[in-house]
Amino acid sequence: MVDNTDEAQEHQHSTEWAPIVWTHLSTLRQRSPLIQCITNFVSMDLMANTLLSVGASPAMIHSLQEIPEFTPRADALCVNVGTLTADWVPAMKSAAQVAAQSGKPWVLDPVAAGASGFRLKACLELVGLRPTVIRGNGSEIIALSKASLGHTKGVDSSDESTDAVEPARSLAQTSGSIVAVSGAVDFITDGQRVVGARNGVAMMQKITATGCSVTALIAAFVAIDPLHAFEATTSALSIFGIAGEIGMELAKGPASLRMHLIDSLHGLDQATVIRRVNIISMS
Ligand SMILES: Nc1ncnc2c1ncn2[C@@H]1O[C@H](COP(=O)(O)OP(=O)(O)O)[C@@H](O)[C@H]1O
Ligand SMILES: Cc1ncsc1CCOP(=O)(O)O
Ligand SMILES: [Mg+2]
Repeated sequence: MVDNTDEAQEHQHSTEWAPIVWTHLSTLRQRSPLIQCITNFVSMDLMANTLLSVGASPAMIHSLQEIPEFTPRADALCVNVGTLTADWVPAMKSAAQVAAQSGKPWVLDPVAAGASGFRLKACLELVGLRPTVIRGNGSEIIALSKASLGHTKGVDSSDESTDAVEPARSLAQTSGSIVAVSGAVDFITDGQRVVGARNGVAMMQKITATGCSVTALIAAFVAIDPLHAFEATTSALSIFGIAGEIGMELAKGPASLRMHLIDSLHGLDQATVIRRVNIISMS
């Protein structure tokens, strides 16, 4: 007899996704892609360590003068506007253009997109340069999708990720990018399909730059499978969430979770990944 309960269907989705997620992680470890990160001052350390622990090679290189030589050598680019000033915007745009011309994927993190007109305008201009993936929290994706300044708590979200699913789908359709919304459930959409990655723990929000770091992780996953950016993005979010779950089993609070999260990312094995992947199809 066929079991058509919601639970059985969810189990089936996760069973289908688990080998995809593991293949992405193991390929990344083999290839060790070079990821150029133009990112905010708060996130540089955790982002670089996240990339190293998963097997990628980070380079926080952001000067306009180096982009023509360096960006074509990177396997992917991560652009994050967290501590934006006007003098950083030309380097971000130039790197995005050079990456695209070199056939390399690039990923945008629109930190606090709705916090000011200056920031929103810069983010919308970057969206116009066709990122491969945009990853933000609920409030950031809603601000970008509606191109409007909203109620804001700065870099933290005041919206649930579930409230940003339709704005994410709409943003994916207008931008041509894969859009990912992080939160209690991470949603990933290409404008048609929507999946929910349900790994992770709430304490991850209490460590600054976990959002920035998972965006860089997405860049690393997309670097090794640029033709399947939807699957690569979903895999990255699931892996980061699984590392958070395992880290939380050992942590006493945010500071020790930060350490155990990185250790867990480094130590993830196939059996653990296959057992823990929790991804459902929403569309
Ligand atoms: N309530 C939650 N439960 C589980 N995981 C969460 C929760 N909130 C955030 N996360 C995870 O924390 C990481 C950072 O997400 P988030 O806090 O939304 O980003 P940002 O720092 O950009 O606001 C993501 O991997 C996300 O899945
Ligand atoms: C606190 C802060 N302020 C400007 S950027 C930044 C880091 C935000 O990191 P995340 O969005 O990953 O929590
Ligand atoms: Mg955060």
